[in-house]
Amino acid sequence: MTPAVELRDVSVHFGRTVALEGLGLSVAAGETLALLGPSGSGKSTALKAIAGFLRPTSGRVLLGGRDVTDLPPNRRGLGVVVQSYALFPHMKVFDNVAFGLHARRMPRREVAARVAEVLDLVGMGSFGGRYPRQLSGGQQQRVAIARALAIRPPVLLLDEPLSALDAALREEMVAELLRLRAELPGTAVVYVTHDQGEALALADRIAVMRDARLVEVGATEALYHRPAESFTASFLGASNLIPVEVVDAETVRVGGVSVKASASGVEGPVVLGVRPHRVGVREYRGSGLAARLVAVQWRGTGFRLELELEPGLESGVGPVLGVGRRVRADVVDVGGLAVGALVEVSIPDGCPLVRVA
Ligand SMILES: Nc1ncnc2c1ncn2[C@@H]1O[C@H](COP(=O)(O)OP(=O)(O)OP(=O)(O)O)[C@@H](O)[C@H]1O
Repeated sequence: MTPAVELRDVSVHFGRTVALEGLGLSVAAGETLALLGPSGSGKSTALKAIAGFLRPTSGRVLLGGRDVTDLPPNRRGLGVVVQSYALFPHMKVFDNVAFGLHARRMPRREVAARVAEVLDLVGMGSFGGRYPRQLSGGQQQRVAIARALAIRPPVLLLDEPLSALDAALREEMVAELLRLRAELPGTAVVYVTHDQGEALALADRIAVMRDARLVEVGATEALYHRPAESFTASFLGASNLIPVEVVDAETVRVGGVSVKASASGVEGPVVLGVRPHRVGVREYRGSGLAARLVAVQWRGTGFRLELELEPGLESGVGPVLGVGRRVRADVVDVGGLAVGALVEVSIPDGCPLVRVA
């Protein structure tokens, strides 16, 4: 099937700044793709290239199979929602939502029906007569989404739509967006975020970005459980990246202790990606993987332990950010262990081997 959105080898340069380099991606109708990455990784630039707010230095943008690289935003027929709600402050909610419909010369009666429909869709049906300033941040963002949806766009672009909201409201809005998603089965959604929780909850597929490039793209669960790249493992799920000696396709040794790893088939130097909650810690009893307890942090639901594996770890990889002897463990109970104690660390079988990059 023709993808709803396709980026072909898109690069965006601002003078000497490379904001996006050689991005190739496609999004199917009905699919939610999250662009996930740290600040400055090029996510918004990619979204702006799709929306037409900027023209790629090279590469092409296609919507529904049509090359739109040279079309202005208003001729691409997309729904766009950005970080700050950007509603027109002097217009009531109704008029804000109706704006794009009037611009398309839709008859008044149809406009009224359409505005009512999309305001209902975002749970704001009774707010048409208010001004934006009379709404909470979450409500304003709902109106912004309704405005984007009013033209029934085949593609909805959302750029950090929840970042201006507080944590509790963000969570509520994620649930809201999931409900909305189910109401729009044919719409392709591109969701820019630096929040892995939002990406995991909302996306069918996640594209991980770093330094203007695509690191890896995959189905959400697969990417979470079996990332191929160390950057994905640490960004999506905060994995420890532990140096290992590879014995065979499924066995590695960590400081002399054998562990079964999930075979990834990745080539080149690899490390073991281990989530903090999967690391076991107990008092050292003379064998196993030894580590020193460096710090203990209480986090309400449990404890975050900072550990340093004892020297003697074999590592085939040079100094790489995030790879090393420091290991974080999330445990429910510290079991009387104090900072400075020598402990035994256990790593469960089945953690992924990831490529170091
Ligand atoms: N108009 C511009 N002129 C010059 N440099 C720009 C411009 N827009 C973006 N950049 C640069 O391009 C890079 C990518 O920016 P972009 O906004 O796409 O990142 P991002 O991943 O969306 O980050 P954030 O999460 O902070 O919004 C950054 O280094 C940024 O400084």
